Amino acid sequence: MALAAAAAVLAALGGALWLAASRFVGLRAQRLHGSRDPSHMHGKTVLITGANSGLGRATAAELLRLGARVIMGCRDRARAEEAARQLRRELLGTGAAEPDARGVGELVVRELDLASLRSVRAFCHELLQEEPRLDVLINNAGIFQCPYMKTEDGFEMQFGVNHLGHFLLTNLLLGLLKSSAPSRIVVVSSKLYKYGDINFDDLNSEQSYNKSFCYSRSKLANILFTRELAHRLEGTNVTVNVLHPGIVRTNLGRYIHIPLLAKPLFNLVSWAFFKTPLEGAQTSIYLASSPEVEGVSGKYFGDCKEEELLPKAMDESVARKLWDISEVMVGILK
Ligand SMILES: NC(=O)C1=CN([C@@H]2O[C@H](COP(=O)(O)OP(=O)(O)OC[C@H]3O[C@@H](n4cnc5c(N)ncnc54)[C@H](OP(=O)(O)O)[C@@H]3O)[C@@H](O)[C@H]2O)C=CC1
Ligand SMILES: CC1=C(/C=C/C(C)=C/C=C/C(C)=C/C=O)C(C)(C)CCC1
Repeated sequence: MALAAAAAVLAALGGALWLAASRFVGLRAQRLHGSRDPSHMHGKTVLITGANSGLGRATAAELLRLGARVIMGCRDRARAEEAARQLRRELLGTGAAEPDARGVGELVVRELDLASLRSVRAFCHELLQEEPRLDVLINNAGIFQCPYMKTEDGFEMQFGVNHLGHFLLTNLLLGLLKSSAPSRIVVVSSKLYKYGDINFDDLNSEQSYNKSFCYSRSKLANILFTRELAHRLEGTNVTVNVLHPGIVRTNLGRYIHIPLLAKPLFNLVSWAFFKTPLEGAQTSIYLASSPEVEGVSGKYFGDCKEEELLPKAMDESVARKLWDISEVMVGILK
């Protein structure tokens, strides 16, 4: 028994070391899609939710490098300002807020708590007053397998933040996206959608709560939302696509409990096996900026390529019903 455990640990360590070594000698296939044209996104305004951490932060850095005006929609102003300072320092070598002569764009921090419909409405109200255009909306923020919690409005947290908060946000910004067309909406989902179902009888998980199921359900909702919205946006020149980023080393696993002694091993394994945030952000960056996907809408992507969906993610009647119920839940329709 002890021998088997030791062998398993050694195998994991060996695998991790092999992968780590392969990173250095470039054996691992990495297809980074950042445009070489440094002013490719110049003049474009991009809103990224959850841009202070992980994939959102890496996406912001790259679009900023390509010249975009990047609005970071974040729930914690202090964390967001700190991330913005670091990004400016990395890209400009200075903490200054203004764009510079090298064509790097501009970063703006705005408060947005997707667990509060009041906050989403206030954020949109301000944005619509102050921003003349919005070229790209990236629904990126997310929460993963938290204990049972409710949003300010009484929704189960993962469904509330990952789906409903973004649902209201997108709906309130559609007018501006349409008037800025051609424009794009990018939705960050997950392959784990496969393990979810839209159980309309208990969307608040009051009868039972399973944190993995609720995460998967929220990510399935992201895909159904994208497909229904793509239908509704036909002929507007606003596209919407959804993606899974792969498994990425970010703060998303904050609610996963790892015993203190096992942490170094998990860190090593995640360092060797998981994508870096920049690798994981490639499909978001691609969908937000590549001319290759101009006019493409309602599709699901991974590693910058279109992928097939399970039938449950393509069920049009479930997508329509989810849309109608979400409208009522967020108070767009009474
Ligand atoms: N990492 C991975 O392996 C995978 C990630 N994804 C998806 O990628 C997306 C980005 O996650 P990732 O970068 O990994 O994780 P991080 O935890 O690093 O980033 C998540 C971001 O979402 C923000 N956020 C959480 N709750 C709220 C809220 N109520 N209002 C506003 N912002 C909020 C966080 O803010 P704060 O820092 O203040 O907590 C943070 O900025 C998520 O949608 C996730 O589901 C999908 C598949 C795999
Ligand atoms: C980085 C890291 C962790 C893992 C985070 C994980 C595993 C996140 C996975 C998210 C997925 C797969 C989401 C899919 O939608 C640990 C183990 C907590 C601790 C060591 C550092």
